[in-house]
Amino acid sequence: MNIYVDSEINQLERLIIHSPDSGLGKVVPSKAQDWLFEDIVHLKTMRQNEYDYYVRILLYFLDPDKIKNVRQAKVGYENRKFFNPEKEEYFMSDKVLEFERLLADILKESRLRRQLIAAVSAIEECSYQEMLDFEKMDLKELTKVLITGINAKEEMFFPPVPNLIFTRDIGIVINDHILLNRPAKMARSRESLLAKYVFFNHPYFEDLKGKIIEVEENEEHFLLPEEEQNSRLDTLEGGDVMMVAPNHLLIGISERTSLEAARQAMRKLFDKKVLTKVSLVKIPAKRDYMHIDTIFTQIKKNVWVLLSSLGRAAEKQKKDRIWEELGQKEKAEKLVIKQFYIENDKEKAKSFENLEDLLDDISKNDLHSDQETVFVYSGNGEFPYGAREQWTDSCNLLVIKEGVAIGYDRNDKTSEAFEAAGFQIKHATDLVCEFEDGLTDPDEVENTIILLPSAELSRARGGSHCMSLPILRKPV
Ligand SMILES: NC(=O)NCCC[C@H](N)C(=O)O
Repeated sequence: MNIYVDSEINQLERLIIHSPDSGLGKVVPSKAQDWLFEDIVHLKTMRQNEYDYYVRILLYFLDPDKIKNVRQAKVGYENRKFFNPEKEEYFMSDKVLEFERLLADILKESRLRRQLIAAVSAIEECSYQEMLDFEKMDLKELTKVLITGINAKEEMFFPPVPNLIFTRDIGIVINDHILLNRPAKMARSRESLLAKYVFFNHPYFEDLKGKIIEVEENEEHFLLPEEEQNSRLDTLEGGDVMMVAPNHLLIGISERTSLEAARQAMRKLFDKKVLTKVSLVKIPAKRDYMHIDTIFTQIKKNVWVLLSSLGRAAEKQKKDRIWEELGQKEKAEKLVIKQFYIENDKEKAKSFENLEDLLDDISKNDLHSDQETVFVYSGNGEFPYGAREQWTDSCNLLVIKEGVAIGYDRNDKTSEAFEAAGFQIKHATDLVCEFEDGLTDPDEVENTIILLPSAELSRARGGSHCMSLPILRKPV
């Protein structure tokens, strides 16, 4: 299978998703935060009224033959087998790939089944007997257990991995390579283990042989005293990695991605000659921001959506420094940007003052945009909407083709800002009706922000960018 991504905006042709599984409906309030959810979610609403629309939109654009006869009025919740990867009736597209089905495919091989059962049993500290019981399970039940932790009799062996819907974070395709994550949070470790097995073993990823890059723990870590060993040093999550232009990768240094891991990834990519330019963007390490893709994403060659308080606005606030020196509490949050690039076989470095300068440089110099670079700000840059809407993923959009992106419907001020920048705003539910009635053709949709219903999805703190792992885009 062809794997290639060299931009964030060129036509999306193939991606990996994971539909909300039953494990998400088992999150209890006392564990919601540990499992990285802001709240418990109503699974039925999240699936039928929200996520299934995401899938519908993806299919209309990437694999229209699969969806053309599935009209929304006919698909009730009890009858949503078409969207449920556990069912025979699941749509099974090779453009919109479901992680759970990829996992089920590799579990057919007994050697891999045994290895994966042993590996998961080890990290989840299962008893030996449980491990033997897993080996006796049929394929369907075993797949369900590995993802949700729960068997057919509803017995729970280990916690679910509710964040697997955010497939972006398990790995990033960089040209024809893939960089796998090393998650910062325990709640996400089983996801990354399952992902490793899938990418190393699924026949679809045959072409990735020798092109899978993993982040390894620095050997010095093993020598640290126990108290200091508790936090992992070398961690990297896909939401912090953005392939913005051929040869140019952004890596965020954040709550989740460490400087050590970012540096290690950059070294490996330079040594393998996969890239010639890497920009490291250090953002404040806090839950609000999590990954760089919660702060900005690209919509067109010359259009970006971002959080203004971390952009040039923060620069202006630095003028308050005189008061800060006199004791006033520091207001501006700092963002540090360093760019490393290879020129005439030598590695060079330079700095950018603020996020807009970096993004403008990418638009003009890497992507050769001849238009003015446009910045759409979260919440239209107005207090307090910028922060409110960033929290519910106003800056985390997935581009299906240049200028056409999927976002959430709850970020009203950001949508107004998109409208003011010349975009059409369309609710996914309306657009699906138009597609069904033949009033609009996906090929003709341009400059449009498609809004997904998001009341439940946003409680998990990730948007459509996080819910996608693009593996094929039209090359730049
Ligand atoms: N790329 C992203 O920003 N992913 C969002 C991940 C949300 C998930 N609840 C987490 O905290 O890991």
